[in-house]
Amino acid sequence: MSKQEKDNKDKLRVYEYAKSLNMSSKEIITILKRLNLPVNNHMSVMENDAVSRVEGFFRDIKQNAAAKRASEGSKPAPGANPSKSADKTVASTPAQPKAEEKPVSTVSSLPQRDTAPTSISQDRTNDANSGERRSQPQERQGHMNSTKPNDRNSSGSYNQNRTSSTGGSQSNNRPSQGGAPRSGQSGQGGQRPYSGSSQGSQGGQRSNNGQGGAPRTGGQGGAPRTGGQGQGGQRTYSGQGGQGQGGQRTFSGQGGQGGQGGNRFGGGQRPSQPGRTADSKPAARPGFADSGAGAAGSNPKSQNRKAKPTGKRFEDGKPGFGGNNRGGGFNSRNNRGKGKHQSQERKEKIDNTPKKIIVRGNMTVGETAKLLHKDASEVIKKLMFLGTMATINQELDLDAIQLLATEFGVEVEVKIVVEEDRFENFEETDEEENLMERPPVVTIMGHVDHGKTTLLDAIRETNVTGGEAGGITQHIGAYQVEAKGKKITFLDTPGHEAFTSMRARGASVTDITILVVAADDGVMPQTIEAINHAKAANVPIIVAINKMDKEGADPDRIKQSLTEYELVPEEWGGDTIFVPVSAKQRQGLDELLETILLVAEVNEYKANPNKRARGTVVEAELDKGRGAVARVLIQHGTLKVGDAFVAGVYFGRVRTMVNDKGRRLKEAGPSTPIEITGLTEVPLAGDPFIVFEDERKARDIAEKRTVALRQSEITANTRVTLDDLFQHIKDGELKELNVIIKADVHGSSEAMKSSLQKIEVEGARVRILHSGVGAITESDISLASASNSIVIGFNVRPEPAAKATAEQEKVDIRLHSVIYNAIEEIEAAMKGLLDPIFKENIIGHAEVRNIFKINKGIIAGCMVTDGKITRASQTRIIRDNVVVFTGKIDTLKRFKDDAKEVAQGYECGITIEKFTDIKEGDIIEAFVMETVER
Ligand SMILES: Nc1nc2c(ncn2[C@@H]2O[C@H](COP(=O)(O)OP(=O)(O)OP(=O)(O)O)[C@@H](O)[C@H]2O)c(=O)[nH]1
Repeated sequence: MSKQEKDNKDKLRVYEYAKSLNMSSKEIITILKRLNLPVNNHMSVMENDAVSRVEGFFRDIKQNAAAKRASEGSKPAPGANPSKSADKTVASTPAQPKAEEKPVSTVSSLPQRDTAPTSISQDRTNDANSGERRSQPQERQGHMNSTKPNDRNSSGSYNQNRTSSTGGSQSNNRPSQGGAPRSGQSGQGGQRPYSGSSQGSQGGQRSNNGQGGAPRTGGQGGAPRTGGQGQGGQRTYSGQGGQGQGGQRTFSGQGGQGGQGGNRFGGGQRPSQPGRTADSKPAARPGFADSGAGAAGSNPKSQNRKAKPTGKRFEDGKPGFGGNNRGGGFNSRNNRGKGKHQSQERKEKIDNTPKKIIVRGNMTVGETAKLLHKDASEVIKKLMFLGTMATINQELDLDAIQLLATEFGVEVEVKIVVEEDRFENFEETDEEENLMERPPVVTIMGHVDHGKTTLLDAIRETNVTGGEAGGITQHIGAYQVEAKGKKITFLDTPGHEAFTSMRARGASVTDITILVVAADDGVMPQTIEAINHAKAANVPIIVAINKMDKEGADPDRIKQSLTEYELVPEEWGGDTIFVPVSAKQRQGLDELLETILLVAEVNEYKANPNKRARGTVVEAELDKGRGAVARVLIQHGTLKVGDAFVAGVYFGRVRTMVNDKGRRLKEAGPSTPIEITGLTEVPLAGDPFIVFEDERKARDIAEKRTVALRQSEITANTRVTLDDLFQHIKDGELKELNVIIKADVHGSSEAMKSSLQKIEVEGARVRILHSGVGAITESDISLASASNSIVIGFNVRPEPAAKATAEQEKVDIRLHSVIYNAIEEIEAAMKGLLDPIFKENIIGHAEVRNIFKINKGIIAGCMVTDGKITRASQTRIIRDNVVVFTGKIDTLKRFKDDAKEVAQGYECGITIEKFTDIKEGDIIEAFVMETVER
């Protein structure tokens, strides 16, 4: 190699320098020219002076930008208060949290984010960046939009892009970027992904573009939507991944321009450049400012335009090189086809996309396009990218409309008349004269094994409704009996868990509680729980002292103990009725029923039977032959065959209706338990039930309820306030026991679920991954296997195939028929989950009396003064009451022999591992660490 060649090799060329900064040679050349430094082309040599001047140039720009920001920082953005508008958007746009959190139906292939800690950090960032901070990026962007390269070279823009590319975590990695812009950015991305407003869309836009901080990305977490650059996981159905757009939701088609900056500087992609600070790099990218950040600005017009998910916004005001493909970064450079695309877009000068649209329900593609001021073809194309092939007349649901609008950068306000679809929230008042007496609804509660089921069965079998004897008893979640010519309805799922989980779902169906207490056992923990639950629901309690036939039955003892819980017998001056019964021997049942009627009479349970039916789903299941079946307790009005109804979030038309005796009914009045078919899907126990005038209306309401439910779930899951932030952080460290529950009926699975969720073991919790009705299936097992869950079967068994798979996959299936036992077992398992608590136990002391130096170190000749010293114990060397060393015993000898332990009063020789500074008079303290059971 000649000297010249060698020299050449050692020289830094423009293209190398540019590459080291992840910039294009053209950019560096432009900067060099601006600095009046001689440069010809990308092969030109960059002298040290040139390098330092370029870096100085970057620095200046950054400082200017910072100074400008500082001076503008306190001012609100011209035109509007961005923070305010952002807040408003959040508040007024139901679409937003949804978009952040969940895929909508049209893109059901999208995975759902479920990384709670990520959401916390995002939300936290959002919180932190709310208000003033949010405005910062915009202000910066305002001058970034300037055509002056200097202005465009705002470091703010760089920070934004970078930050957005990797989310909050990058902030930490790259402190040189400066906290404010970054956090501003992540706030932007995170906060307003789908808000659809011009600014919001920007955030959303960018976040879509794979810039990890955005909510859709789900943070850095594991969800495929996530992943900083998100090359792979993103919604690559767009097919644009191939263009190197990286994380974009490239179905938008704009990926090439929109925010690829994120990619370019995406976390970790760029090797760190010693001596070339991160600060300098961004500034060196004039066009970059135009890319991601340029979208906002304070000019509402430009905002609007830029809010569009097309790339054209990035061309606004872009001169020269800066303008053409900055956003694309490397990717866009690779993506040569873009020029054409951009030039087409450049032609589209007028953009009358509305900022916001109001949606009142489902719309066709054509209607939606009109509302969005778009061609239907454009909308269809967009839908295609979203994974939905649609025609102009196809109806879009609210989710789809919202997603679509977001894609166009349009905010959506959903206006639905809520009164009707929240029917459980409004009480229908009836004129007194329309009210008629109705049977009381009774729930039986009590401690395990006190005889609840036996009592329910005994009452059912001995008191059949007049005229219905001979019918086949059906298990429909509740049944009716007749006493003294009056009906009483009993709910079939005993226990306060079911009672309370129904209540938790807003259903209060019980009028009277029977508290069963075994005369031979007395008041037990669940007796007390049941009392509390009934009291909390303000439901009168009748005490049935059961097992009176048993020897040792002591009703007075029970009465006595219940006084502690304010259940004082009438004969003792209280107002609680105690009825001694024997469920097994069917004694005292009539008295019990009479008492129920008495309490019912006092409380005057009434309803208007002459109106549309309302009630509560007590149980529901999917029947192989009959489809979805719901057991409903009618509480108001009368249900007739053929009635259209909504149950929970589903609708239907009553096809068949049977009562608890298996008799077909044409209509059912208040307090009647019935089983109906004709539902579209299986509702949940506790779901409200109401009749509507026709099926169309019922469907409409059901759909609205689905939307509302989803939104409320999302809100409940994602809203993080400062108050609960700590809790969330703690949750992130929780150890979880994943559980899948399968039960015979909804009531049981709900009861099991709520009981399990109540288990309190410090530092751990139960996470119910799935609960359902029916046999344990293979899919349950595969879910369990994938999520490392245990499966609890309550009164159900695994299907043969499931059993085999479980054995193969080593999935733990626990079968139970007593809820209490299941809970106890889980609780124990959870305790085992926790890290053991260690406690130090000092086992003895030895005093060092002599020191013997040997080749290997020092032997301490000791006398064990108390306890013992064991070979396995750990030690502390204590000198003048100060611990000078903590370590392990290396050797322990009695005379010349190794000893396992040496007891008090004996001499021994001890060497300590890695410690030779032992001295006469030192005390060797021996201790062991023991695990403590929780
Ligand atoms: N001697 C006697 N035994 C009874 C009586 N009532 C119930 N038993 C027995 O008590 C046991 C438990 O009865 P269950 O009806 O299953 O009790 P439970 O409260 O429903 O129990 P869980 O469903 O486990 O909560 C059974 O063996 C019954 O036969 C009674 O009046 N007298």
